[in-house]
Amino acid sequence: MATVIGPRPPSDGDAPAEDAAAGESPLPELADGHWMNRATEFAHTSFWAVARRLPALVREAVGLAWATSRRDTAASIGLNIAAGVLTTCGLLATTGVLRQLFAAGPTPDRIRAALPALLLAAAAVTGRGALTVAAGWAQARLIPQINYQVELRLFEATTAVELAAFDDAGFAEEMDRARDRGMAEAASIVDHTVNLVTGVVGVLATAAAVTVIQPVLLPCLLLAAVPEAVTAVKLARRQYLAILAWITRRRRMFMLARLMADRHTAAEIRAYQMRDFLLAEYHRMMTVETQAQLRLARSQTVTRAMGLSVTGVAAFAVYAVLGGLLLTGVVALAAAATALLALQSARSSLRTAVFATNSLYEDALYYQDYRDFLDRAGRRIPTGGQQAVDGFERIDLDRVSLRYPDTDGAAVDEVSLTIRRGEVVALVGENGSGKTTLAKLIAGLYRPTGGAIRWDGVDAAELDPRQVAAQVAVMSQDWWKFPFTARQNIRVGRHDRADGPGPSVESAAREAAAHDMISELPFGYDTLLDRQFKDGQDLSGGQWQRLVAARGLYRDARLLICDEPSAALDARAEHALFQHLRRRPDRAVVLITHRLANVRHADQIFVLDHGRLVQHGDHDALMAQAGPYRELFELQAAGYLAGAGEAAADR
Ligand SMILES: Nc1ncnc2c1ncn2[C@@H]1O[C@H](COP(=O)(O)OP(=O)(O)OP(=O)(O)O)[C@@H](O)[C@H]1O
Repeated sequence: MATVIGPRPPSDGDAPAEDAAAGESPLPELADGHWMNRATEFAHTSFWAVARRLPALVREAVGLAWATSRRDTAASIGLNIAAGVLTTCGLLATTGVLRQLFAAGPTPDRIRAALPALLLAAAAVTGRGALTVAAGWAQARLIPQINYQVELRLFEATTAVELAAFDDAGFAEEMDRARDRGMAEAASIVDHTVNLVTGVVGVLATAAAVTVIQPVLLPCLLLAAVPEAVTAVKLARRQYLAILAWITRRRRMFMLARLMADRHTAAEIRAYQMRDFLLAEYHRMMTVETQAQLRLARSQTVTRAMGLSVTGVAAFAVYAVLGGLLLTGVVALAAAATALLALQSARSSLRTAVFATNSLYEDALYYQDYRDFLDRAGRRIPTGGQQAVDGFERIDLDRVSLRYPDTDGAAVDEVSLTIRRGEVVALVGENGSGKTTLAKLIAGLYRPTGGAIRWDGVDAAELDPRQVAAQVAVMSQDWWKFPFTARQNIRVGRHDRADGPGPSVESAAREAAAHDMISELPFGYDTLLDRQFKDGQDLSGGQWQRLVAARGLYRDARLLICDEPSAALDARAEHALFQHLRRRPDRAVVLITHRLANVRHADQIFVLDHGRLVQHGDHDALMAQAGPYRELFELQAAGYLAGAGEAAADR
């Protein structure tokens, strides 16, 4: 018997399955995500509403394709239309062939008489095939070009918007929607539009041929087409709903899979023995989703069966009408036979057109998300001033405040201070007191919601934001492990610097005590720091922090902001780093740290509490007065002294 590893899954009678049977998802995590809004909207839109919007959608898609490649757009549409013309010619030639074959007389004579039309039909079919292949090629060429343009526009926008935009929940949500689906649908709407054109041209081509052969047959074509179209719409909806359910399940599955099969979570899951919990979560979710899938499969089958019956009845009616027309002599045998061929062709073209219409409408909704996001992002690209800036003598903060969106209080509340060139300035305070926020304001990453920041008397809002950014280096508290080589990780600090003034990669690494550690990596500075790639390596937290410090020093900026630059460093590395964060006449350093021993020598220390500046002075001045600084300093010092005392006692 196979061994069952792991916990017993909850029995089928457990709550989730019962709730699932009730038809409502009992699991909040399976509720539709924000990005499903469009999908739900589509599911409840009538086909006629979709058809009404079709011209605008086609215009949009053709405009997008045209802007990307005129040649390929013209080719995909033009060649399809030409193929349609050949379809008509082919059908007409086929009637000619059949007419000759069904005529009276000896068989060799009939075949000889049918030969010209036969050659014409063969040429039409061959030509049509060639045109369709060429149109497909042009269509396939359009897709990657559109994807590239659309992705480029998105990433140009996401990297240009102001940092504050990312704190805005609405913005982040729109960005996710635009990136997750909207972006991908741009190429789809062009694809579906070309398919729609192909389908419509096919239907029109057969309708034209039937009209020429015998106009009476046209209503027959319609009779066969309508039920086919209605069924195709219904089936497309069912298929769409099935995909919706699948997406929901995959979304949650993806999250769980990330937890259960990822190297970053593996240690924590084992340490907390979370395995049983996670597997039970998986079971709970899958029970609900499987029930939903089964319900959908049933309704899909019912729709398909009903659709096939209606289509069968319609086909039977068409054959009956055709038979009647033949018997009464209204339609010749050759025309009736061609009409049957035309019906087959019209059906498949119609199916293509209906499916393309459905898909085009749905995808256009998502594409609209992408367009909306680009508009929104465009409004959040910092305009800033034009004034040039190259270094500073002093930076003044005048009653500067910042309130994050959707929060009650100000994170920084009317702070006034001055930073002078050549100084080392420290920001001190308890967790959440506003130090990082204030540092980001000084760095120009956020614009104050109140007060003003002046560089040598000029309001920062009037300065060219790119030039301001070029003066600043930020060693951030929450740095990212960039998946580049060690060298690139340092060089991105100022990637566009030629071999001009400023430290080399290696000297920056030495200053940050990172050189030896990098040299010991398998490929030294050229070691890729991402384990997900071949020969990639990972570093310890402290080693990464040394690299981050090297990047900041490599940037060689006039204003260096260090937010907890040594939190993960060992004592030796910390000591080495602070040797290089000392006073230098050509720059100012803003230092944030909870290790107050490191701020003792700062020229100015600013103490924050709940976003407000509560104390200001140098170490000696602040130690001379009762207040949070002395309190925090003495707390830390007491810890060290107690340790030293105990150690002495032990000796
Ligand atoms: N992006 C954000 N959106 C909303 N609120 C934020 C955001 N970032 C910080 N806050 C809030 O602003 C306040 C100040 O946070 P900040 O990170 O500036 O504090 P800090 O003094 O640097 O804290 P720590 O010592 O823990 O690093 C906190 O209440 C925090 O919750």
